Amino acid sequence: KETQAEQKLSNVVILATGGTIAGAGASSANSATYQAAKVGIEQLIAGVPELSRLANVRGEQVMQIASESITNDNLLQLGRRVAELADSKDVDGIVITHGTDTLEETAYFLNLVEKTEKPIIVVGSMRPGTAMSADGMLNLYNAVAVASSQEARGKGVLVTMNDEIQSGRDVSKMINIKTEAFKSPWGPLGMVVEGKSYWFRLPAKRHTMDSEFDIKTIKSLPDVEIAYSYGNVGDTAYKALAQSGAKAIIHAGTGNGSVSSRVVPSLQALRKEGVQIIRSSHANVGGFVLRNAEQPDDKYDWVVAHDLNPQKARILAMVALTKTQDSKQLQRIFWEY
Ligand SMILES: NC(=O)CC[C@H](N)C(=O)O
Repeated sequence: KETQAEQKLSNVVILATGGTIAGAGASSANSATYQAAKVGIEQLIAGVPELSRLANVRGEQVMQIASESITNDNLLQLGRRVAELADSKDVDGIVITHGTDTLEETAYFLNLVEKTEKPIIVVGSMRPGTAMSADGMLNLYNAVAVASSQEARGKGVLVTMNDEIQSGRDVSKMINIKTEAFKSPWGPLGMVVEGKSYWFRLPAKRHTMDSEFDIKTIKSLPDVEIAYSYGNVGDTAYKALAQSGAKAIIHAGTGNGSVSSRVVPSLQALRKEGVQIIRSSHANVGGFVLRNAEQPDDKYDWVVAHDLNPQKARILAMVALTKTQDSKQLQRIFWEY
């Protein structure tokens, strides 16, 4: 009987990369002071025995780092392993444990390049497992629950934090000290409660199976950098980034991706030299940059990132530039993904 029950369970692989969900502090009162990326995947799985009731779970330690240190090479390595597992007949779903600082970037990257309908869930925690009211156990339990469900298929890469199911495209870390840290300006897709998913909406943007990008054909990612805007900003950072070889610069602009009059001439010049200029917004709850509104993008041949925050715009620009150097194509891609 037990064997029959086991056979009915989905097979879920947990790829561990580090972060606070694998963190450890000196005492249970240390919710914010601790070391990330300390606990191995076997110990994480052993810490949530209830996982075995949801799925046949096995783990792989892909890396063990704090996510602020993730490189483009790390992204490619992770993306390739996810694709291999997704191609495997005996894998039904994939969970990635990840530091929360750049979790939204990795989730969006995978959402763009993984050609699969199988659920891919990225999950982290805001408190280490050693802390009182640690959130990692439940977040991981929820991630495995969603990864093993039929309903999560074909919905793109998802993030399960704080009982919510978020689209990996939309979600962003909004605060670094609450368990309610991950929000999307457009709301969560659903909830996961006691291991059951409740869905309310679907992603509208192209992803995974419907994406024109494929991790299997991406050899390397081009250099795309971000320059932050604020009162009294000058053009030093933009020029230095271009000088160091950036193929595109994400302008992390104020408001509607606005550009200071002190910076406009330099960005015009850089575009003429071949650097792509992509206007995004660092507005706190989410920007909404419109073409030709704050700046004449048609005239300057610039691109707008629309609702993508600067760090997500960097991910899409890198992926897009592996296929096209044409600014009109880039703009199409920024509207569609
Ligand atoms: N809550 C966290 O995961 C933050 C820990 C660390 N800075 C990281 O992103 O990996």
